[in-house]
Amino acid sequence: MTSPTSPLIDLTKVSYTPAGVAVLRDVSLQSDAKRIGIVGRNGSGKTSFARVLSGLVAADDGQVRINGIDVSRDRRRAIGAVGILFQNPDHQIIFPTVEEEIAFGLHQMGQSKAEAARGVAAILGQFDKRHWAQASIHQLSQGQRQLVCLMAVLAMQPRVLVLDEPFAGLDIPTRMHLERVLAGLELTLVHITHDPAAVADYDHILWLERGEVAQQGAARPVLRSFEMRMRELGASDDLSNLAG
Ligand SMILES: Nc1ncnc2c1ncn2[C@@H]1O[C@H](COP(=O)(O)OP(=O)(O)OP(=O)(O)O)[C@@H](O)[C@H]1O
Repeated sequence: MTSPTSPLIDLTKVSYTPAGVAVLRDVSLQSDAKRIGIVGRNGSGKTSFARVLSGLVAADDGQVRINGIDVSRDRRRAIGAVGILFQNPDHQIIFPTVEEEIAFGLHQMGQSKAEAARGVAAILGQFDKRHWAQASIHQLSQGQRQLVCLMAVLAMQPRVLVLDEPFAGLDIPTRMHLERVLAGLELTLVHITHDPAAVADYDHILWLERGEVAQQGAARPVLRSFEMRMRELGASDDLSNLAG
């Protein structure tokens, strides 16, 4: 649990340096906001930030706690604290059928077979998809597979859901459907995107630039600065400005 003084999301001076490459440097985010947007251009470190925040990889320096849990060290409790939805559902899906895929995370949390089966039935029912239980995942469309991933994550009832550009590659109606589902959720969303419009009405924005925090705070000023900078870079012909 969080102490009265520590926020739900508590990242302090995080650095991530895989193979000696400084991908994230001194990044901090302490927040109880319900809707957090992470913006940055290609190669600025957004996906790495998502992976560190979810505990999928460990920071080399600093601390990452969600709801008081050290998410890279305490994996069993971490998967109940934070879930992640990737851009490509095929990077997430392991099992051939929908019910096996959803049950997997619940087993990882230590649930018995019967408990996990109840959890699978509950989440399928919530999304009116009971008839998908035995469906073969590879026969579903990309949007449907993304919905399976979302159900699998939500079945674990995390406090925080990290979205790493989950709408890229989806058509407009499918994206709007998933956006409506996400908008109705009680949990905290951390939405990673390079599209400022997607997070314009969010409570807190963190702008990453070359692995560092360029600016963070209320949406309007941060997104205004971000868009101005992106336009400046877009108007320049200097390819040395390209990230990476
Ligand atoms: N394991 C790794 N080893 C070495 N370099 C890495 C590693 N992971 C990420 N990087 C580098 O860190 C930088 C940031 O990558 P990351 O995927 O986090 O950026 P991003 O903002 O999500 O980019 P995009 O918007 O293009 O998906 C890139 O230059 C990438 O090559």
